[in-house]
Amino acid sequence: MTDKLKLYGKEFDSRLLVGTALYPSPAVMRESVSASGSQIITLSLRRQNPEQQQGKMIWDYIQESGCQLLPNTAGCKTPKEVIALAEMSREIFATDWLKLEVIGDDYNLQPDPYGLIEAARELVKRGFKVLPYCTDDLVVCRKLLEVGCEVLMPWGSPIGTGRGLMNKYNLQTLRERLPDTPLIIDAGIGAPSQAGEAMEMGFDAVLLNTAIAKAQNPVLMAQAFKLAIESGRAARNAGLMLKRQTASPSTPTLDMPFWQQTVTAGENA
Ligand SMILES: CC(=O)[C@@H](O)[C@H](O)COP(=O)(O)O
Repeated sequence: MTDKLKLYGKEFDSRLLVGTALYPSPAVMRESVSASGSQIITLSLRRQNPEQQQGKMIWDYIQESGCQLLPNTAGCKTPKEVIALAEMSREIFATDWLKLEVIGDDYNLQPDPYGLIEAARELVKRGFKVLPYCTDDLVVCRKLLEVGCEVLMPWGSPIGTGRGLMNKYNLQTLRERLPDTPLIIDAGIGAPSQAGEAMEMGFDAVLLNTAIAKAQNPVLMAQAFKLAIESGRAARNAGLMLKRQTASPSTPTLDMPFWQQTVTAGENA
């Protein structure tokens, strides 16, 4: 069975998307991204300009790696700022893929739903392939689909908090109500187990940055996330058992001790 991640008509083997910020050095970033197996890498023109030293090293690596580049509009607060940055990013990074961020609150970096919809509508008209970083609000998500986004990236929890899946009810609702939309959990993932849980819940992929970049050993942590995401996806595909309220013996109790039992065909099916 092929189990590829499909986004905007492209297929990927890896379901882990990673950021390139906050690493102790470009060399560690490079090794970590490679260890993560990720094929989609996000970076911000505002913070990692290829014309500056560090930005150039990151840019060179991404070009060598053959990964899909996903420029982001981190730090933008209005649709106007977003559109200007998106156009510059498209020109410099030579891709029309865009991780759309419109931040509505400085304290929790929560996406501004109104700004997001307005910006997404305009960007789609201009030919961008928009992946919006959004809240887990079903109505906002539906509006983003209506204006032409083909992929959505609801937050797990606020960027950089490492709190994991903050509102599982909302996330589960999104998964159930938007079964055909690729949904990527973006931000707030602090541990591989949280990424695995997102995959078990049926999300298509996970995007993260801080948990790998700020680990004591980023390369090892990148490997751990890779394994957790693969494991969570395999578990989802295998079909998880339903939770029960009452206990149910996993070893059937028959009348006689097992060494005296003669099992007849079909009895323990
Ligand atoms: C790099 C990037 O795009 C972040 O804004 C993203 O949302 C990841 O968040 P964490 O750093 O919480 O993983």
